[in-house]
Amino acid sequence: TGSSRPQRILKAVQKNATKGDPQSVISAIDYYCRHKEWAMNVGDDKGLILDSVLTEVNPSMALELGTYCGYSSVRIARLLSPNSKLITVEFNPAFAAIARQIIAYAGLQDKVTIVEGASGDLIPKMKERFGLKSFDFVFLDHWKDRYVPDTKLLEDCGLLRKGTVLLADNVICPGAPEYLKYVRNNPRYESRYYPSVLEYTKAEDGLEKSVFLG
Ligand SMILES: CNc1ncnc2c1ncn2[C@@H]1O[C@H](/C=C/CNC(=O)c2cc(-c3ccc(F)cc3)cc(O)c2O)[C@H](F)[C@H]1O
Ligand SMILES: [Mg+2]
Repeated sequence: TGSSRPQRILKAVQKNATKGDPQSVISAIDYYCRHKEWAMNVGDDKGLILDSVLTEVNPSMALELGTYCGYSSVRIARLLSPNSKLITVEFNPAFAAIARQIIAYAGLQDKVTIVEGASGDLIPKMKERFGLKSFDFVFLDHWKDRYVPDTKLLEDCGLLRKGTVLLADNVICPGAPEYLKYVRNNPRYESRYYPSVLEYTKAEDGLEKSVFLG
């Protein structure tokens, strides 16, 4: 049987990027997915917005829902301060295995913990498992119809604090209409839309940044 798309992305990283150089890993994936075969990474256009929001927040504890190949894990982890950590959740073991190798190739394995499993099962166990009080930053990029239930679960599990920043990918394409309704009509969130394009295309997409007000 042939290789999978994530396996081909890993091969492109090993061929074209420099070990221990996160930017070269990001550029290798962006080049491959723009010129060879499309993949659902947040990509370079929206990635610049992710970078700027992340730099502004400078989180000690970051959470990502939906690792896929680890592209946004590398984008996030490369900008974290020393001793800051990213926990990324992925329930497909094949994807998690590829992501682990891409994150290690970038030299970021000490800053990123990949947790295999479903967000709905793992979120309630985060406090006890990682001894953390709350997250400073959450990147939502998993199944779009799970953004609302998982945001409510993070609230209910006391994993959000006054000022926690949620950043959601794909709020236009494929779209997360229920999520936009939830955060935009909710007095507990201050939301702002960042217009951009769907990764590696000219189609409209964007990121929604929502600050939890406590
Ligand atoms: C539900 N709980 C989960 N827990 C742990 N891992 C999970 C969970 N749910 C999914 N995963 C994991 O998170 C990933 C899922 C990402 C889904 N992303 C997309 O569908 C997505 C789609 C497009 C897209 C746009 C236009 C078009 F024509 C075709 C596609 C663009 C994007 O940027 C996306 O992010 C992974 F695959 C899955 O195992
Ligand atoms: Mg996405």
